[in-house]
Amino acid sequence: MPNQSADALLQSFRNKVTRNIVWAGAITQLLLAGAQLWLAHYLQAVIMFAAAAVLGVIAYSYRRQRIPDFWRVIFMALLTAICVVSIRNNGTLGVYWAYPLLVASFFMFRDGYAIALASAVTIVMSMAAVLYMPSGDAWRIAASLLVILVLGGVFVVMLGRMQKLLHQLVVTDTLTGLQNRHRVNNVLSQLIHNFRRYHRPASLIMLDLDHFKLLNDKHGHLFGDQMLKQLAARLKKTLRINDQLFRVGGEEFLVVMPETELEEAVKVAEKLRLNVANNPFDGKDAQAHLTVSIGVAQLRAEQTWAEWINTADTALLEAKRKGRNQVCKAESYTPTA
Ligand SMILES: Nc1nc2c(ncn2[C@@H]2O[C@H](COP(=O)(O)OP(=O)(O)OP(=O)(O)O)[C@@H](O)[C@H]2O)c(=O)[nH]1
Repeated sequence: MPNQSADALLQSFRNKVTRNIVWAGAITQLLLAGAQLWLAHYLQAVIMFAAAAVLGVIAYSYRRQRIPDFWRVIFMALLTAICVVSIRNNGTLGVYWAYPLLVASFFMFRDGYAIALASAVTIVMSMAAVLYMPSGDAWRIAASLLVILVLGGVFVVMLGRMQKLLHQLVVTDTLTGLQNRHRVNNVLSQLIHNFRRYHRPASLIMLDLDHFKLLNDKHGHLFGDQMLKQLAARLKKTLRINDQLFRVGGEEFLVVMPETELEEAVKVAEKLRLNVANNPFDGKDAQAHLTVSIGVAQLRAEQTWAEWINTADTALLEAKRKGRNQVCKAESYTPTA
């Protein structure tokens, strides 16, 4: 199983991009403060050094974490204020900073929040242009900022949709349409949290088709695929709505059962086993009689999600070892949460 889920990887990528933008903001302010010092604009130099220091502290304090919303808003507000002062003092030269600032706002937040923040930046900058610049320049600047806002907004919406689609592809098994192993650790970690905090039990069923290689060899890989699809549909139909079904390997499936004690999970496992063994599967040119071996394990207090899965896996191996087409439960369960 992968150590980090798709969700966690995506979130950590986003956090990294945001932190790097804050670092970039701090370095830019530092360079500009140096330039103001060179030009003997001492007040502006001091303000910019202070801004660089604040941004540097934010980026450094959260170097391995997500920068909280509050500090991200402060970051944008600080740079917007500096930009307005720059437009007031330098006119057109100050406007150049409005454009990267507008683009940065699309990276600092997600979806609707990013568009709202970028709209606020556009309005403030346009107002500064109207107040401090000749009207011929002001409306051109406001219009060009608006164009960037619209393009950026379209980009953010498209990116959001693509991310959702990609995420869906990453966590879905294309053959059966079930969730694949990428979301398993998230789901199990949540159940472990519920168990430790609220003493809510949970169990796992690990299920593996018996002698599937022989079936593939006899009828071909496509026939095997058909069997896997039918098995997935059948398992799904038999389970409760709260149970989650994953395809975690070639012919291996995992059922996650919240609010379920070991004995109850064993009964469900037995029901699944009988359903498979007693009802032949219809392939394109032939019927197949399949069986499954199953391991069942209830979550124990001290276990991590990987250890919990290993316990179910060990019970499954026991079922295989004892001759297949049977359910084995992980023994020595002691509810000590
Ligand atoms: N058709 C098909 N076969 C697959 C897929 N993924 C894995 N397999 C096959 O599943 C078979 C698994 O073989 P083994 O691990 O030896 O297991 P088995 O034959 O079921 O034997 P036991 O598990 O010991 O009962 C291999 O032949 C794989 O090629 C798939 O997506 N489609």
